[in-house]
Amino acid sequence: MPRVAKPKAAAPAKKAVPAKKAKSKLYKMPEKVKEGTVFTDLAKGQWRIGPSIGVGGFGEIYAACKVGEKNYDAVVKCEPHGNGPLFVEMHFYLRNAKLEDIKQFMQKNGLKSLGMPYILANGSVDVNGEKHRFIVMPRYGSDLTKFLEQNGKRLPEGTVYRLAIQMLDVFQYMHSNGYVHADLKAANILLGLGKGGAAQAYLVDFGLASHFVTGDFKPDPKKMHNGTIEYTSRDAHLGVPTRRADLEILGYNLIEWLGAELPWVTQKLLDVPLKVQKAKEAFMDNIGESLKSLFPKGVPPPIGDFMKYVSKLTHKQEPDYDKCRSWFSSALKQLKVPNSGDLDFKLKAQTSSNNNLSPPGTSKAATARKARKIDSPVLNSSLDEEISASEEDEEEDKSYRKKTAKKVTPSARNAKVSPLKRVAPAPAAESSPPGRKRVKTEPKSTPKERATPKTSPKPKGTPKASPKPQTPTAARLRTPNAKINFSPSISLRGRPGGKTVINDDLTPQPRSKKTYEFNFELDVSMDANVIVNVKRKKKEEQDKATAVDSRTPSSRSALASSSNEQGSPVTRVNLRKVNGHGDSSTPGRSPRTPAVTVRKYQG
Ligand SMILES: Nc1ncnc2c1ncn2[C@@H]1O[C@H](COP(=O)(O)OP(=O)(O)OP(=O)(O)O)[C@@H](O)[C@H]1O
Repeated sequence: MPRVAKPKAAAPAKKAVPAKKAKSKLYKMPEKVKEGTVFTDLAKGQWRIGPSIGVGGFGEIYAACKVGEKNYDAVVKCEPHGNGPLFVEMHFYLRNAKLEDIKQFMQKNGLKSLGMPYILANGSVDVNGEKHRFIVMPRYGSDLTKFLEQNGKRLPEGTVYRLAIQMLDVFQYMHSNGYVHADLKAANILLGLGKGGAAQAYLVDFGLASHFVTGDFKPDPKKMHNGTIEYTSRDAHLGVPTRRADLEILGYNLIEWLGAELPWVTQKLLDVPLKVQKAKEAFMDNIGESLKSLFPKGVPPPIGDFMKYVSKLTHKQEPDYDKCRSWFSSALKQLKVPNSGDLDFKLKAQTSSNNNLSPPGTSKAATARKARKIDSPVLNSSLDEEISASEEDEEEDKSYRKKTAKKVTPSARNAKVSPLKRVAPAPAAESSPPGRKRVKTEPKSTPKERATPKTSPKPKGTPKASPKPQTPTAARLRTPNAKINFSPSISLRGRPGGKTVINDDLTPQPRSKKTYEFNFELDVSMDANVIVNVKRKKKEEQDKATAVDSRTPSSRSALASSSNEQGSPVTRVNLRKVNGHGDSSTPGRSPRTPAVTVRKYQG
């Protein structure tokens, strides 16, 4: 499981330590529970706590056994009372995962098993004086990350298709109850235990489960980018829970399990959700070509069919689960892999045209090359190479990340990316939320179907190679002296419109005639006033830092005049509201996350 953000080790502690704030002011990690402790649930059932068997981004999971019984065949998931995810998860279970309902669904759909967990009990308990919430669930086996790690980040093709079918079953169940999962990934898929258990995979972690939308597609800044960044769907990037989003998330996972690397992983974009979002838009807009790039020896047919189908679904459309499953079961027949018996995680010789076994086209470099081809041009701004975070800003960033850092998948861990990964949900709207978490980016336009910011032009036809190194601006930015220090909590992206011109002619010292032009747009991923620090790195005594508070127009004019008075190079800062079309004139948008154009020019 992803545990980069966790402040405590997964191993069970011998002694209890006081609850620390997790990487968030809003979520705490739980107190350690001593082995042998007995929890009493709301129905007065008693559960003896065994060893810790897992730590997630929010809570800890212990093996548990019903008092009076011998087997630790249950687990207790425990989190401080104020934490949202377990609250959401518990309510999801209580409403939608009754054993009786699950059985009924299986019967109706002719299923022998279904990878849908259920809740055995729940309650509240004081641990070291801190009130905790706990749920009790059946205990399952290993999660898929173990097998991916063993197999060099891939799974046997037949197993991938079997898992796809099983996860589609679970989605169908959840969707039929009005909910989406929104966070499928290897770490949240556990094998069953016991005899025959390994034939079925279970989808766990309903901390992000929410009602899917049935009305208009309205981006919700409070939920934008929720999920695990590698797999977050385009809809989830916009904060809109949809059924097609679950399928898209599944698709990204299937691609990875088949041994290909997702372009936004290859390009190391994971720290900047907006870039990942754009990469996904570009990827899905031209899914045929995108997949060919990832699978140069031939796109596995069910993956091609499935992803194309997903790319065409509308946001309200109920997926045709049967159709999707049929693609995977046909492929299984072709591979002569029975869709029954234990799931097989041993890689064997290549059985179909996909790239499962170390194909040349999926080497890291090759994948990177291919990924660049399908990349949206705006993603490749060479600004990334020139920008660094100042120390003070890093401090700011740390506190921001404390609020946002949640889940990181193993691949993200390996890539040593920031813990800004899964973003937790605010608890379900219909229940009173114990600990809300808000993560914000600029509000997008309200799209009919799906919003794509104008700054990310959709590729038409075959995507072209990125213009990154070729643009004059980009080339100038490569000059080592050209550097902007800014808080990495604010993402920066190339944008054809707004630009910053730093005219070096203003410097009162002998200077070069170089001109640096920066094109960027600030994407502020938080609900806050924005301070833009424009710092010119020159000789020490001439260093000037200018702070601009974006709250009011008056502060903007104050800035311009104060800059002039001090005789420093004039810095003009234009703030404007952004809508999804990059049009500043449209009224009615929130002013909280403005795009900022900073222009330095000869006064
Ligand atoms: N029912 C279960 N049986 C056995 N192990 C489990 C069970 N549920 C969870 N685990 C283990 O605990 C780990 C964390 O679980 P889970 O994902 O539910 O916690 P979390 O706090 O929501 O984590 P995160 O949100 O960071 O993914 C899992 O990866 C798995 O190893």
